[in-house]
Amino acid sequence: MSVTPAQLDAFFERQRELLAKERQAEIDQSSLLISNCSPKLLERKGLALLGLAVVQVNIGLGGKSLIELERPAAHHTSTSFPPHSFRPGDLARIDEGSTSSQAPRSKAAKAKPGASKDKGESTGTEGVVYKVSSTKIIIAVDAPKSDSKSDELDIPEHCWVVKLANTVTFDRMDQALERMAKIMLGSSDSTSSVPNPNPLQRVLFGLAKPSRPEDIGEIQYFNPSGLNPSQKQAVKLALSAPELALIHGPPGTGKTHTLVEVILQLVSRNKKVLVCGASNLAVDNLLERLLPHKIPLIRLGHPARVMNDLQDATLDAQADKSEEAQLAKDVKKEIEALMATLAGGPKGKRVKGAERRKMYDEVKELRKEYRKREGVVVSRVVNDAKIILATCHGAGGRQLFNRSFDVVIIDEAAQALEAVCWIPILKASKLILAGDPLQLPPTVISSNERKKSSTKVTKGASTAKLATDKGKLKTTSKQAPPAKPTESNSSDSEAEEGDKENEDTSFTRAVTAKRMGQLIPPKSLETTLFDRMERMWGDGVKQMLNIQYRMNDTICAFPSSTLYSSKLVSDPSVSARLLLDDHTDKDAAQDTLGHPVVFFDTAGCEFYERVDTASSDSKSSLSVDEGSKCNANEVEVVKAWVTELIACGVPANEIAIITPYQAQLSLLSDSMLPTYPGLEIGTVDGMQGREKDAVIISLVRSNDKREVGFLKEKRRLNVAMTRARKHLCVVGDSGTVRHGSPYLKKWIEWLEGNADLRFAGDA
Ligand SMILES: Nc1ncnc2c1ncn2[C@@H]1O[C@H](COP(=O)(O)OP(=O)(O)OP(=O)(O)O)[C@@H](O)[C@H]1O
Repeated sequence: MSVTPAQLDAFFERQRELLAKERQAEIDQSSLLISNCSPKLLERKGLALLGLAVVQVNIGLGGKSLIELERPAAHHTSTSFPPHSFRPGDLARIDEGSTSSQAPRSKAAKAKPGASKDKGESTGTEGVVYKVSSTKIIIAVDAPKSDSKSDELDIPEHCWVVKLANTVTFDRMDQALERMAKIMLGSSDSTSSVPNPNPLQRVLFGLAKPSRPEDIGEIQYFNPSGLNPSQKQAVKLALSAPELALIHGPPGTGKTHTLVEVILQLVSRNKKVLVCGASNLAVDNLLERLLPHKIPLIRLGHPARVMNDLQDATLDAQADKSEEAQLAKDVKKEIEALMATLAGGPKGKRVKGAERRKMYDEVKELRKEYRKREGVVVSRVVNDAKIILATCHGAGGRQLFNRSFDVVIIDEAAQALEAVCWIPILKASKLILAGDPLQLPPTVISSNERKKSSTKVTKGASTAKLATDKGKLKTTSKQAPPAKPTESNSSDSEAEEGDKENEDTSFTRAVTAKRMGQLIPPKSLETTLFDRMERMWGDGVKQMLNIQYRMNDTICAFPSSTLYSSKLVSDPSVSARLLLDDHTDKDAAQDTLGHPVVFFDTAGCEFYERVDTASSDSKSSLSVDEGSKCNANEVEVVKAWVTELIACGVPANEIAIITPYQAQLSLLSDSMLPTYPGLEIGTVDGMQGREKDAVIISLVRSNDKREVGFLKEKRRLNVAMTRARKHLCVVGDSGTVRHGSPYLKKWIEWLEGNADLRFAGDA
């Protein structure tokens, strides 16, 4: 291969540079927000929770203190949290403060997050979000260091919590990068213990072509009738590829389903498998599907992220069951009893002076002992597992230190930064990536900033459609013609039956095409390893899943034809599904439930967007927000449609409302959640991987300048429009949106031709 050390060096240098920029952007954004915004505004942006009180303090894995916080009923009209972005694993700080109506004390607001620890300016207590529910947040806080001046946790009774920039992931990515660079470039130090690159690493960086598929004989599928030809082909590719396989799974095509078969096959071949996901959600999805197969497995990471019925798989739960765990538990009980006494005991009498000091020394010693005993338990449990599941970041934890695996699988790989994938990849000799590069890329703040500053403002006359559009509004929906079986369909089944010679020929052709094997430094961190491998090695290492099991065919038609070359086809079991199917009086409900796609066009209604003044000073962390926009009239249209759907019997918890703007999300939530608490209202980012019977998209943008902001991003739009099973409703201003990009124009034209068009005033 032609990749030179200079090219490798340039590649790693570029990654280094981009990661440093991103780390800084994240710290800056967080610091800027916290120093410039009032706590109330931070709460509105989903970055803080105010007016909390400590409910209890427990001891968790690693001897950490688990601080449980709630909104006291006495100080709030509702004990439920407002919409927020706290997730398990996030870094947060607990600061002193009173109720949400009073501004928390300024010492907290002054502290600089992200950099705070190093500069010693923080006055609160930092920790990691351990668990979040609608009314409770638990923060895991490290025990005070033995050399720390203050020997006790100083958690005020009334407090607030603010989200901090989490640089731990960057630290792990940097370490993985340096390790990978050393392996690939070799060490100048002859005594160094840096290994030579393994075949997988050579393929990843273009030093060698992927080897020919191995002969794996006939596969005895665990789920033979439940796999379609493209899924079987993907399993075959994943098992036979010596170093690398990519599984491209468009929405609802059974990517998780296929990965489960791949994992079962690998375990049956005695392979030790590390299963990672870009997010906790991706890992848990796989975990849920693997559990019924009763294979010894472990889920590393925050147990809080794991759904209740999956808790048994967590390291905590498994460690708890072992005999050695009882010894650790005894120590834990002692710590908890001492902590309770230190906190004042039932009568609220605080131990003081020398006695207090002595008790803290005792707690410190016990914590050390607890960690030691726990280490023994953890290592036993990890040894016994055949499958380890973790996020990519979590795979860099101490539990997997110096452990290696035959295969690492990364799900949602098209959403992960390349460097985070290197964390598990460094532990394996074979890699299977699954994902869809046509859905959301990883969130990258630094590149968004770059794009934002270079965005051209297109000025022009209003193109909003006039009210005369009313005349053509209530048309009958035209069903999109069902997508035809495609080339890829037939080639899938042919390949399934094809002989080895054919496979070899197509493989050779695929990996020797132009630009194959080139190592090109990425322009942005949005270029994922999945993208890069697809470009570097092409179809020879990839299999697309082409039958979707989620959407009515009309909902699927537009994304299929515009993004998946019409190769994405609907399984007959879902292609004609409608909300109407569940209704007994079909005639009465036809107009509301009988259309797979409805478009409420607000053009000409003068439903103009506005900038939300309360949150316009900076970006939200909930969505990639541009000084958040909202559109109150659209909220009314959405509300009227939701009310109609619910009146026709659609359960609220089968309806999701998606909007790209945080300010609109707040408006929608305030307007509808009190009446319909079961509704799911979220940003596009929060909906990837989810599905609902009915999905309503509120596009928000309506202005004379024809500005559409990040609606332009195809992949974002693709996620939004592919969440619905039976009914997709779009609310937006065709006059503004159609001018946003050629893709948006195509979509609006498609909606006009295929959706049940309605005038917004009809809702
Ligand atoms: N071959 C199949 N036959 C019947 N149903 C299938 C098949 N493959 C997948 N499904 C069903 O399709 C649905 C989607 O599958 P799955 O959740 O695995 O998809 P996914 O690609 O991981 O979804 P996402 O778009 O959320 O990433 C599931 O209900 C699954 O049972």
